[in-house]
Amino acid sequence: MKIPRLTDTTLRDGSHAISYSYTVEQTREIVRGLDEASVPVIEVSHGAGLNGSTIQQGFSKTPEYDLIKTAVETAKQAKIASLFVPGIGTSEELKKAVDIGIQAVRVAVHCTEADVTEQYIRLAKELEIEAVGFLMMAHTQPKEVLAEQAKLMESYGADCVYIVDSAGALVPQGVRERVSALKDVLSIDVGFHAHNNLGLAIGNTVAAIESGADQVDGTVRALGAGAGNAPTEVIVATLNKMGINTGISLSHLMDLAEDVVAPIIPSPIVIDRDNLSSGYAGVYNSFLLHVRHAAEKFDLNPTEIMEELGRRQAIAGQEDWIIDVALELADKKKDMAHI
Ligand SMILES: CC[C@H](O)CC(=O)C(=O)O
Ligand SMILES: [Mn+2]
Repeated sequence: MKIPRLTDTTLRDGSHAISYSYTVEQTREIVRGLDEASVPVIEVSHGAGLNGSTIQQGFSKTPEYDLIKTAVETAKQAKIASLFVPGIGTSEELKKAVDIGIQAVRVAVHCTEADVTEQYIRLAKELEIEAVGFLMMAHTQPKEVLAEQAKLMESYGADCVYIVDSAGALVPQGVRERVSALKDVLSIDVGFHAHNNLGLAIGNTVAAIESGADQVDGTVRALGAGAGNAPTEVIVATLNKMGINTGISLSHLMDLAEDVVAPIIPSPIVIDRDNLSSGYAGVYNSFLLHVRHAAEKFDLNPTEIMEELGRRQAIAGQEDWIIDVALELADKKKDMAHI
């Protein structure tokens, strides 16, 4: 089996789980640990991508360019990548991150919106960095649609297209179908990004690799949005057991997880009721913190909000709907109380 390339996104997806509070010192220590373990790609930016530090997405404690600069200066062998969501970031932010030294950008859009990535994928290639297309909420579309969208990204010059299980809603069969469909039509790399809402992040990552995925994502200690991602150290341990030698040091990763990342996490990443209901309803994981706040404010159960967002098929960028839904549910409750 092909050896997949591992991208660690603790310093990007992981920031969702700690309210974007990374410091320069934490970033330095995490990059040093990943780099010494020989992880080939490390993603650093706000959880919502470059320029994500806003009132809507949540403010970063430290400006992300300071964190990216630290990562670039610390890494000796790893490539530093950033996430970019068109509309949240603009070309200016992408150029600035390239000036600081990122060598790859992952351009993320809802999985039916590949056309929106064209100018950014083309810009990345003009700037001579690697360009990856990120098809988010991939559980919402059948494999044929995803394959079409991935072909568009390939035609713009992408070096890889990812199936992104943003809600942690896919089961292994769905991962196999989607990864294989992309492998069938693309001549570039295919990647897979898991979330653990159904407890399947590692299983799905293995299913993706068995279906030919060339690149997969992980986060140390599973630190990521919602129920977290596939833990990087567990991916490496599992691949070792499968006889796939990534060249990444498991012992370095285990030390990093235990000594550096675990102390940063306010509470362990678990599959609690909110995360499970979010994955089960197919709701975007990055909504979790906002849903919890809204539930508290309007005295609702987060599961009710998740279920309604799932029914409405909310996608990334529709964070405003969380408040709309919470208000409607709270009003309904008031009406019922008056009957
Ligand atoms: C806002 C980007 C998003 O968090 C990307 C991602 O990791 C996902 O969709 O899972
Ligand atoms: Mn994610």
